[in-house]
Amino acid sequence: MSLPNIKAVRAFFMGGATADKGKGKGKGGADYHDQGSKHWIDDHIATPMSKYKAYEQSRQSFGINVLGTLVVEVEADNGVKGFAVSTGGEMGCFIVEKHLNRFIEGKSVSDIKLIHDQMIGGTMYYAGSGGLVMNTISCVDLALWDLFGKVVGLPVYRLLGGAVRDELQFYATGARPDLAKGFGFIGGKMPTHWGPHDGDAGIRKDAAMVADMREKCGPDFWLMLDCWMSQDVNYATKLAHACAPYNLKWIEECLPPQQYAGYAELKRSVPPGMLVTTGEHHGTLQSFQTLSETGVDIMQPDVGWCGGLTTLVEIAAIAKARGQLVVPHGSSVYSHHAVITFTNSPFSEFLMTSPDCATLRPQFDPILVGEPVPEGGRIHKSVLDKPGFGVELNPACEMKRPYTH
Ligand SMILES: C[C@H](O)[C@H](O)CC(=O)C(=O)O
Ligand SMILES: [Mg+2]
Repeated sequence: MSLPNIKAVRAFFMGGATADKGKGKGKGGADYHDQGSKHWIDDHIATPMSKYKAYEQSRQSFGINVLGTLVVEVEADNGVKGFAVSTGGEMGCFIVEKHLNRFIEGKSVSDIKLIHDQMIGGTMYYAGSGGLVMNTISCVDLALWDLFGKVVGLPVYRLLGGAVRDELQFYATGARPDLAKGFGFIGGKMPTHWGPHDGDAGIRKDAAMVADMREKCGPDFWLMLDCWMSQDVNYATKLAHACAPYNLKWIEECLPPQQYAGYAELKRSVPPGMLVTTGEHHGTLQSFQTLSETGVDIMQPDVGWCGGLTTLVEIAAIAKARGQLVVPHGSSVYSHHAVITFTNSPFSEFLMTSPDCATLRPQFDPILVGEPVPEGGRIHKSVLDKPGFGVELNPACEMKRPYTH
């Protein structure tokens, strides 16, 4: 069967620090930390920077939203276009237009694995094991899957081998698990607000937040804590034990990504039955192999950051071989199409981007048209039955193309 070749790749950005001299704040999109003021996602959340008073209250103060949204568009020579979004902004545009383009243009729309391998190999001397370059490669990889699906008229999940369940069920990440319960989610994951520099008082305050939510949500609703790399093993262990009476289901990303030995130690130290999870800031297959060996219970790659869908499928296989779960960091449709095909992903994350968690707003709002939100905490596979990832770029979003080739 003859398939078209890829005629062009183009990269655009929206928001981030270089847009409108820094007025990109609050644009939303794939850089979902780029929200307006008075948003739960920027309200005194514990981070590796919280120990500095100046950066304690707001993650935007240290630049969590400087990158902005990267949009990669690939066009086949029959005129069909695919695209994807991730976090990477203007710097990602340079990498796509000035480096990765050579691996993409002229190849068949079905050459995804070849292009992926060449992008990984060709950037190995400066990519590291996660971060901007890997976000950019992921975005190209997702755009290629979208294009392939749109050319052959099939949803990506069918290209991956088809669904293993009829619907996805979600937990919600946000400040209000009690509201999430009302929306039909199976659990709620809250950010921690305090860290090691706050000492035992910090542990008491975050444990009190869990206790309060347990009271509001009843005994069976899942409650989890997301620590966003802000802790050390001793603090995380003490917090885990302080939250055990409130049946905390898991404690997430307590340590910086590279602290593999720390994760192994933490896994041995948490109360029996409490899960240890992490992975959203890891990139490359090798990182996940090492992470898997620490024995964490759930690996949480972000498909827009870990190396793309091509890498995520490989990570899921590593996890499956050890009997580990893989529950991707919320990345909307890009995650849905993968998760519905994985036997070791029994549930998914929905990241709340409404400022007060009182309404359901699509995670990447406003950049995608047709981005689904869970209904009753679920998305049926039929919702995904559109070519590619089933979404289009929102023409109302102002995007810039800073480089060409
Ligand atoms: C809430 C967390 O700090 C972060 O913004 C999102 C995240 O890590 C997650 O959804 O997981
Ligand atoms: Mg997280």
